[in-house]
Amino acid sequence: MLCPGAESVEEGTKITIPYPCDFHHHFRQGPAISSTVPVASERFGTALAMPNTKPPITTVPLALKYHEELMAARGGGDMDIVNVLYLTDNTKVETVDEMAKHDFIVGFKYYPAGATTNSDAGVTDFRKCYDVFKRVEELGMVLCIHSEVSDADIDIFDREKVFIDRVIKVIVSDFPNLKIVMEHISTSFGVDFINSLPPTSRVVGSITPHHIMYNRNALLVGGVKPHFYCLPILKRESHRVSLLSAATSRSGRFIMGTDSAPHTVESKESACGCAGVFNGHCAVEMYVEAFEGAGRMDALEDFVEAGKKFYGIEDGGRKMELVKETWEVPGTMEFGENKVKPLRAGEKMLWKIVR
Ligand SMILES: O=C1C[C@@H](C(=O)O)NC(=O)N1
Repeated sequence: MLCPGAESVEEGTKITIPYPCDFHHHFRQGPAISSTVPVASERFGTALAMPNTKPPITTVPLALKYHEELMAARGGGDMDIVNVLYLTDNTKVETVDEMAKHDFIVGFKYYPAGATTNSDAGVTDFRKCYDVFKRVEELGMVLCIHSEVSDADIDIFDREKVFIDRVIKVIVSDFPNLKIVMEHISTSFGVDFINSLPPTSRVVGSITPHHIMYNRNALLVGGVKPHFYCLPILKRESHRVSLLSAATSRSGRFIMGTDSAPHTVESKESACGCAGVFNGHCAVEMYVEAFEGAGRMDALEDFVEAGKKFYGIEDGGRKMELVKETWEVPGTMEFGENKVKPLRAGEKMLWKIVR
């Protein structure tokens, strides 16, 4: 898929990019991590592990245990893993101080209660967390936000816009120095909001490969395609275009976050299918393909670096080499004792990681 005027890069062309880091990854738990961690480790220098496990990672001891398990699951890989704690209405300020003693804990994940997978223990009213926000701001830690309301009367396609108007604007105004990631932004409203903030603002937006490559037709045209169902839900084409132009804008305000979110084949292909797209096996390659399609390969470096700068990740200038060469994504992949259907299953990828 090439934008008008964009030239396709020739087969066999090699490119070198700063080593990518994924600032939003669902590794899951138990036997599943022996599948998800090694796959991510082939692509990312650092990955930020999401805490919406069962039970959720709400305390420092739980984070220590989860971090240890994930690190052990790397096998021979050398990916670093950082964690966030799952924020609840009852999270204590003392927990923030305890978190700050561990370098691998970078902040909190704020799930509005009921917004997505395993978010029931999430936040019911953001004002209940003001003491915690204040301490996170003081300590320079990060608040990652699933930026959608979950109110039953709000249309699923409007959840992000309403969250911006009712929640994010208030938090940003009350905590102007708080480091915030609006995660997996999915609309031009998210892009415009972030771009509207002053240069002193410490708010960035993460963008997934699926939200810059697909619109809601992928999910709904020709029959329901459950493997494209994720939250935030894919939106109309104009939003996809806006996200792609944000990712390629070189503004430093948009960062890589794949939201790779595997579920078993059975739990996706169901009368009530789970939300989540598994892209951990091809996310970097998809970003490159999207940037190529937009004719903006020149902006890849800035996009990769923006997240590392925001999170303060130092990797000594490590690089990744990719080649324009096709390979086929398998129909299914191992997912612990189960199988997951990967994004682009059975399709050709256009870029391959060399090293
Ligand atoms: O925010 C999320 C959570 C994720 C999951 O399955 O954990 N799946 C999604 O589609 N969005």
